[in-house]
Amino acid sequence: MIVGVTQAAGVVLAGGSGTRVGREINKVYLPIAGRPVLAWSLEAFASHPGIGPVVLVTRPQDVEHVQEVTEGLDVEVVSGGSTRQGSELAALRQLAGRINAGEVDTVLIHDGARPLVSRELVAAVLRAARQYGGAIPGMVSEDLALATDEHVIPISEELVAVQTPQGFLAAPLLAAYERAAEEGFVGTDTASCIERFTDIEVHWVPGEQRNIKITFGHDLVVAERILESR
Ligand SMILES: Nc1ccn([C@@H]2O[C@H](COP(=O)(O)OP(=O)(O)OP(=O)(O)O)[C@@H](O)[C@H]2O)c(=O)n1
Ligand SMILES: C[C@](O)(CO)[C@H](O)COP(=O)(O)O
Repeated sequence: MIVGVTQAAGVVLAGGSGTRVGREINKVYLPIAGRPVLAWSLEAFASHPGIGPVVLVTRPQDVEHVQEVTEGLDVEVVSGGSTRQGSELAALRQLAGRINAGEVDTVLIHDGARPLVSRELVAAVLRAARQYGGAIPGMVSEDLALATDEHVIPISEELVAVQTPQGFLAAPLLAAYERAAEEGFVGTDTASCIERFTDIEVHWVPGEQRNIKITFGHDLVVAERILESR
């Protein structure tokens, strides 16, 4: 922490169980191109010139893997919650003192399961979050539609497939997450709490095709191919 300077903080989420990949260990510790998925995601933030403190959210049972991926990095490690939002709140509470002191002005929250995020996308989300109060990456997709239980409803508006990192001004983000905890509100991603508990109009910035999330086993193969083609 550089005393007297306001910085952005990075939160990298690895507190899930990776069930859908169906492997014996948490998906974020599986190797791609010789390194754990999480090592790639962490590096994007720990080495980024625009990011100060980095908080990694993990599961207690992953302690041995955590030591491997954080070796040599200046990363704060906290235990996550039973939901993604609970894990995000744990990280925000780790940063609360610095947020309330004005030392951390913006927080970017990233899925540890997205190992291919670029430094440029981190910088773009950081800029937009500071300019608008909140920003998330989105991939424009003409082939998305609204779906009810039985019907597909074509739409004229463009939909975007959201990605991470999702960035927000830190003080309203922390307040929104504490309100959500008090009221028992659980959203689908970080923007959910912001939309419900603040008047921030979240902007979107162009996402990246390469910024895939490791969700199923085949995503590991895709990510490896992308890394090999760089
Ligand atoms: N309680 C949780 C749940 C998810 N995550 C993190 O949020 C990111 C995106 O979530 P997802 O891809 O759904 O991961 P998992 O919940 O681990 O996957 P699954 O649903 O297949 O178990 C992941 O990096 C995951 O580690 C987290 O930190 N805490
Ligand atoms: C937050 C997220 O990564 C935005 O794309 C995504 O919603 C979380 O992953 P999940 O597979 O939907 O749980």
